[in-house]
Amino acid sequence: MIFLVNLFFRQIKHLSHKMSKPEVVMVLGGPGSGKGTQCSKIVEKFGYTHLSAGDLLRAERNNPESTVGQLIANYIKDGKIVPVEITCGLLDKAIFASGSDKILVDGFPRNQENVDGWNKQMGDRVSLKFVLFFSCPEEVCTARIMERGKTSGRTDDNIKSLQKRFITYINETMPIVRYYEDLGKVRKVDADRIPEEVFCDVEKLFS
Ligand SMILES: Nc1ncnc2c1ncn2[C@@H]1O[C@H](COP(=O)(O)OP(=O)(O)OP(=O)(O)O)[C@@H](O)[C@H]1O
Ligand SMILES: Nc1ccn([C@@H]2O[C@H](COP(=O)(O)O)[C@@H](O)[C@H]2O)c(=O)n1
Ligand SMILES: [Mg+2]
Repeated sequence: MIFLVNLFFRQIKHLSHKMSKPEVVMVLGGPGSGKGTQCSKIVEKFGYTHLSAGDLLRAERNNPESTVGQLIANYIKDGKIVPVEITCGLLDKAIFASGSDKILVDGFPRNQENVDGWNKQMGDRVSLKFVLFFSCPEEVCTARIMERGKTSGRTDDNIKSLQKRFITYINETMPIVRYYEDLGKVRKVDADRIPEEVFCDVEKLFS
């Protein structure tokens, strides 16, 4: 009898674990603030799955079968925010294909349309843990991106696209950071330090 009761509760625990929503940490910050770099460290230390909206868009752009490849290419080069149906669709697919219950969503949401689209499509299906925000001066970010541009091959790692990306960041993304701040969801980290020092603060938020 005791064995059966134990088995019953173990099955319930197993099922509720399977049915629980993936926990999402959104990662925001200016171009070159170190989102990708810190996400890799979080993956290594805390076993999260890292999904970068920019990476997913670049992969879709590079897919010759894609019907939105050219549109994405134009938006990226101009530092503009791709329509949310595309980005949220890619994230939705990647989150649930990963089978992971701990997800880093890097570089999303970047504007109000992203927030609205996400809340509509994903709001009930994932749980938002917090928004990790990397604060870094524009001059520092610019120097990092110009250095990365020597080898990255990214079509937007050049001074012309970068200036446009910063305008988008200030005008469209910063209001989103403030929106999550008002909800008490933002965890701000000073990213103008060497990566190891930045991670010292980051890991405290996950421990
Ligand atoms: N704390 C740091 N100090 C110095 N260089 C850094 C630091 N963090 C990252 N970098 C370097 O700066 C560049 C940009 O970093 P990373 O790709 O992580 O930024 P990002 O925020 O993801 O940028 P983007 O928004 O363009 O994708 C990389 O070349 C990376 O090696
Ligand atoms: N939510 C998003 C995220 C990114 N983009 C586009 O991709 C570019 C590169 O993003 P990174 O995070 O890799 O720097 C970005 O400048 C946008 O053009 C987007 O549209 N929506
Ligand atoms: Mg990145």
